[in-house]
Amino acid sequence: MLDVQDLQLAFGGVRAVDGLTFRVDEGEIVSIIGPNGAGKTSAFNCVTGFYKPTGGRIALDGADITGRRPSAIAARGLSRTFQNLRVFGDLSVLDNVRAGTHLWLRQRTFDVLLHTPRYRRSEQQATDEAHKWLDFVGLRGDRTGLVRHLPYGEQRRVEIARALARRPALLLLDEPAAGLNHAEKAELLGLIRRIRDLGIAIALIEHDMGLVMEVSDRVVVLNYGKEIADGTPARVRTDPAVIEAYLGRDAGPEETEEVRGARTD
Ligand SMILES: Nc1ncnc2c1ncn2[C@@H]1O[C@H](COP(=O)(O)OP(=O)(O)OP(=O)(O)O)[C@@H](O)[C@H]1O
Repeated sequence: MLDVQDLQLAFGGVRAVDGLTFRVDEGEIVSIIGPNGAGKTSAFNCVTGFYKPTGGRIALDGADITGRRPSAIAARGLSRTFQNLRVFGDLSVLDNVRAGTHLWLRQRTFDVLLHTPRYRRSEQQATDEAHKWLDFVGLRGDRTGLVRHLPYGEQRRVEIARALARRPALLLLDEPAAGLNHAEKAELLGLIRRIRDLGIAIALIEHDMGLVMEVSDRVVVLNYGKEIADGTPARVRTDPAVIEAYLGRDAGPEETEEVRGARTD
């Protein structure tokens, strides 16, 4: 599904991503973890076309997408959410999700201008699809109100619904649990699994190790822009290089919240 080979990204002297290789296969949930500044978001930004890599190759479903524009990459089936929530605050909940459908909804200028029956049908299709995804993410309340009036956790769900409305084959979630309370995190865990059950592969950047260890098929660990481990949660959790990256040499695993959180299963 996603194949990243020897990815490089430099900001002046800083090698944010330094030879990163990883893949996400069909139907997989892969988490990308690492200490702050390890290069996770930079790698995501390269994959989604927000940054142009300085080296390496990114392929999506066999097609080379290295350095392509975000819209071109999205059209190939990759959808994302953002670390800092990006919703259209002044649009309604419903319109936020309808916006996602415009990636595949074909509307001709002629039909739009004249409000032809074909245009009205396509608008209805967008609305139906938006309701479907809002149901899917579990947002039951009023959908005509402005999205910025929703609690933060619900805005996050709107963002995921909008990403799903693009009908992606691969979904990239950048810290989806940030700012969520315990109950919301549990719901997010179920939601991520249900998305995967639809046949959508998922790559996830996340600091909440409880969630990562619970939901991931595979975990890729970055440090200083390089991959230092790639394996099942159980394997990665006990990998000495990972423990050292998080804790520094000689420190015990009990000393960080990340590792404590990892021991939920
Ligand atoms: N736009 C930028 N300009 C310059 N340096 C940057 C820029 N974005 C990121 N960096 C640097 O690149 C490195 C990787 O940052 P990045 O945000 O990708 O890490 P991260 O693993 O996502 O961190 P976090 O977990 O804190 O979000 C850091 O040293 C960071 O300071």
